[in-house]
Amino acid sequence: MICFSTDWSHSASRSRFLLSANSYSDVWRAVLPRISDTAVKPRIIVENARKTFKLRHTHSLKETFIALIRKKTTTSTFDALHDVTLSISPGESVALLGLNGSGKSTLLKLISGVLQPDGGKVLTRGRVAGLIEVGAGFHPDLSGRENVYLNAAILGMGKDEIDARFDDIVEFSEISEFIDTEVKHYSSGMFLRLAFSVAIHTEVDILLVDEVLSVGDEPFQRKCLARIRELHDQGKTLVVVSHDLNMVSDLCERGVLLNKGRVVFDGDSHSAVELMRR
Ligand SMILES: Nc1ncnc2c1ncn2[C@@H]1O[C@H](COP(=O)(O)OP(=O)(O)OP(=O)(O)O)[C@@H](O)[C@H]1O
Repeated sequence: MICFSTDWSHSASRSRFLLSANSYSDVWRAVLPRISDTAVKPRIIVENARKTFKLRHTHSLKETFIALIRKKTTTSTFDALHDVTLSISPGESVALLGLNGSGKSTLLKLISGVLQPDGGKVLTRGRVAGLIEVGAGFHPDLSGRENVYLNAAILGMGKDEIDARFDDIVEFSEISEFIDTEVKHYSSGMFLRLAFSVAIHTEVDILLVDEVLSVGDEPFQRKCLARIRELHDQGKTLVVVSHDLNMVSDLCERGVLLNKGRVVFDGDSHSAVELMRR
């Protein structure tokens, strides 16, 4: 999934940015919550964020009907994130760590604007590109070429800019042979290659990366990591979710450890990884 936002944007409003470009940011500046211009401005603010999912306990209309007649509950709620608060400054690289189901991807989706919080707030400042779900954001019936234009436009690039960078995008992805094939025939690794390549050829301020890199083969993963490091050296803000603890403690300076939807540690990544391994 690739997503995009400009200036301070509220998670609740950000989905509208998916199809908006820079020109709208002045309008939004007037209506979105802002931090004082004189303060050091974080790139990401998560304040008491809560995410609740509804769990269904029936599989069909018939089962739901029977459960209702028997006065049994058909749904329950589950808090995937409770009261999560953190602030990420420009240029920081942060690993979100935790066991399966601890809420890492949910938090990343709140930051990207794919999900909205049910309580608290999530704010981001600058352009956000998220590599969150392999293949999401791609239209299956369009070719790789058409999807490059579609995704790059969503990320805020104009046609001339995409034209100028198209060859570099395709070259980095190493799938030039298949660029005119409909992406429904792509493997997950091919999706990753194209999505990653588009994201890193766009001017972004915040890069969000979920486990997606793991579907790439090893040489491509190495190439992606080298590029992510370069982006970090250029001052971009990174938030990475991965179970590869050696990789994240090497790539990220800060580690945020989640346990059952709560932040239980926020500090240097090596200490976070040590705690994780205990
Ligand atoms: N759309 C959804 N509907 C219901 N429950 C969900 C939904 N998305 C996530 N959850 C639940 O929220 C919890 C946190 O999920 P999340 O994917 O954020 O965990 P994670 O830390 O990224 O896990 P993993 O390491 O396994 O990828 C899990 O229990 C998951 O089942």
